[in-house]
Amino acid sequence: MNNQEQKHQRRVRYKGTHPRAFHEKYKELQPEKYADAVEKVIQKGGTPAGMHRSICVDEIMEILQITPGETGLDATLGYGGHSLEMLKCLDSKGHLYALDVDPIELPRTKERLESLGYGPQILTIKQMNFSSIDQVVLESGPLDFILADLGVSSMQIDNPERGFSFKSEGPLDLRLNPSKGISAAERLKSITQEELQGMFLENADEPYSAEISRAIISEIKKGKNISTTTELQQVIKDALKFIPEAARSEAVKKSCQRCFQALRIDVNNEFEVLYDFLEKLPAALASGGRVAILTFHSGEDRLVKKSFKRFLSKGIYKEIAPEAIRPSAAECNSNSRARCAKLRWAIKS
Ligand SMILES: C[S@@+](CC[C@H](N)C(=O)[O-])C[C@H]1O[C@@H](n2cnc3c(N)ncnc32)[C@H](O)[C@@H]1O
Repeated sequence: MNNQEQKHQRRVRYKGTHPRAFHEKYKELQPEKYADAVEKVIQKGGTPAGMHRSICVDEIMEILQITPGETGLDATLGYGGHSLEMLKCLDSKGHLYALDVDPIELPRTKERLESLGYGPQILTIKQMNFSSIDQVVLESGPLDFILADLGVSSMQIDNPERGFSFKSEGPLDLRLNPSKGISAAERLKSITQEELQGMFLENADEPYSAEISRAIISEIKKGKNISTTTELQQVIKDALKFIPEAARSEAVKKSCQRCFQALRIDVNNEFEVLYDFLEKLPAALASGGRVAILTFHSGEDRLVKKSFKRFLSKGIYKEIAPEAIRPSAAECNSNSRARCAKLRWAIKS
């Protein structure tokens, strides 16, 4: 027996038959290998894990009227579904810039688009906040078309490690860029009850903002940790115990959705960056340039509507959407995440 053979061989740890982590759990996370599993999830009206189904694609392409040779911006790259449609319209002529703040999903999308043949000759991807659109224009020149599809992608929501959903256990983070700013758990430790109540009301119209904020601050004062998604969900559940049992579970679910949304808006400064973006849009657009913005809650839609109207009245935009466009009933049926979407557009004079 030689030395090599005598060495003790460590046994490979038994992993069990059941996948444990999110990335091991879903066949859809390897779409190339399991195309049939992906198709099955879509057929059932769901979104395959690790993917994002782009919303209002036809409506957006109709508004943007992209022609070969133009220069445009996808301000919220995500999974790259809208970008891909834009690149097809460019037909290898012109240029698309695409931004996202997410350092985790961005490289994956970049690689996917590159593997489809969309490299730096036609597509420039930057990890950047769209509130800095003026910096992009310094490089790109005036833009013929711009899209912003606000909020979060399905990949972000579905990944428990990001903490966007109370449906699975994970750290209460909620940052689009986890290396910037503070997590939602940290935010809760330093906020007053009045401020938290205001946040729930302003960012998500939460009807039980007083009860929930009181319960959260009381737990924190007692030295209890609210550092995971399910810990926050439990506090909300306890705060709403006064609701009659028949209606309670639905009410808790809705309040959880709203409170998580409110916290996400807060830790990512979503209203502030959207306001900056809207203010900088006219200077970023070429004359006759088109912009489309897809929003997912009333606070965002109000900001977009007000900004478009204001610049229309000043003659800076020559035309804006008379009212918000909603996804078709067919799209809402096949993709539940489309249900609260509203689309608005404007054309620069
Ligand atoms: C709804 S998803 C976009 C999906 C994309 N349109 C598609 O078809 O795959 C929104 C994306 O915008 C990004 N995002 C949100 N706020 C941003 C901001 N202020 N600047 C840049 N990216 C942002 C999020 O990280 C997320 O990836």
